[in-house]
Amino acid sequence: MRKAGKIQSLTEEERNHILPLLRNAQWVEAVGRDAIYKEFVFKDFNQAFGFMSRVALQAEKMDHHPEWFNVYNKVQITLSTHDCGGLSQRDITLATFIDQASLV
Ligand SMILES: C[C@H](O)[C@H](O)[C@H]1CNC2=NC(N)=NC(=O)C2=N1
Repeated sequence: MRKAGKIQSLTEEERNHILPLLRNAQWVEAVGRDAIYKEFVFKDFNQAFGFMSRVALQAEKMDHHPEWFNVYNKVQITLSTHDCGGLSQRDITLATFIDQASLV
């Protein structure tokens, strides 16, 4: 079930603070939409899918789901909040988790 309350897009001030930090972590702003994107490369499919499993469990917990594409050892991820049509704090929280999960 969806949690109550409207999800807010990140403010200009929040973006100015957080986007440089995300860029340092190799996230880029998507072209033509308010979203962030990062590509992860693992040793093999097993490593990639283990990572995806960790992210999937967290996404379900948060009720916030990535757009992603996997071929063998590569996982491409786009994060955006459909409920507000752009970036929200949830994307930042999930991006932070994803970076941690990629290092396990
Ligand atoms: C009904 C359900 O809770 C919503 O559609 C959730 C599910 N997962 C979601 N994931 C993302 N990325 N954005 C959303 O707005 C979103 N909304």
